[in-house]
Amino acid sequence: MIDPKTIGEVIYTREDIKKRVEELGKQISEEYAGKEIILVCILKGSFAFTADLAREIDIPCSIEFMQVSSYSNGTTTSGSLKIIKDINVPVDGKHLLIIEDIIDTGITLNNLKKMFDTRNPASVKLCAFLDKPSRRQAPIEADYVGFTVEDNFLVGYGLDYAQHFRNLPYIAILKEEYYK
Ligand SMILES: O=P(O)(O)OC[C@H]1O[C@H](OP(=O)(O)OP(=O)(O)O)[C@H](O)[C@@H]1O
Ligand code: HPA
Ligand SMILES: [Mg+2]
Repeated sequence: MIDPKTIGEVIYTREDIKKRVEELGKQISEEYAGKEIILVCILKGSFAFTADLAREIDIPCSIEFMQVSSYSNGTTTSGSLKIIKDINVPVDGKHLLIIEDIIDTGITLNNLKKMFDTRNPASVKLCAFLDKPSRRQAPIEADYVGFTVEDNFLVGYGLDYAQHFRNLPYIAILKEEYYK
């Protein structure tokens, strides 16, 4: 059992998250008006954000799930992307919106974007609830971002530390003394 005292400051409350997800859903619905999109949920981290965002989007959409992993166990990226589960629909000619909980080094989204570009979609855009630009190693930016955050390891709202804390309804800083 991980000690709940590992959780530090809450940076976004349940209410902050709800308001921002509503805004993003409205913006996406307006910008894709008249089109149909495929939301690609990148598991596991984006399960909560995708579920909330999808319900704020009021244009026709389908939802596909893909599972990848770059962080094996803790707080540092392995640098390469492991595809654990691919989507199983053709995407040629489709508008794709890839949904992530966070862009940190950018390695995950950069690799995903390159991979989807080879499948001939009509378009590929990226939506990340959190963006940590100070840590970027790969040249990638999201088209839609919920919040830009400082360089702290965050947990909650899908984000984990060693698979824990994804269920927290808020986003908090993991105290450094527990993983450094
Ligand atoms: O920008 P990056 O440095 O690549 O980091 C971001 C990625 O890392 C986390 O996933 P992780 O690989 O830990 O798997 P998970 O979603 O199952 O937690 C997070 O959900 C993003 O997918
Ligand atoms: O800050 C983070 N928290 C959880 N998972 C992550 N994966 C990349 N950055 C993070
Ligand atoms: Mg992830």
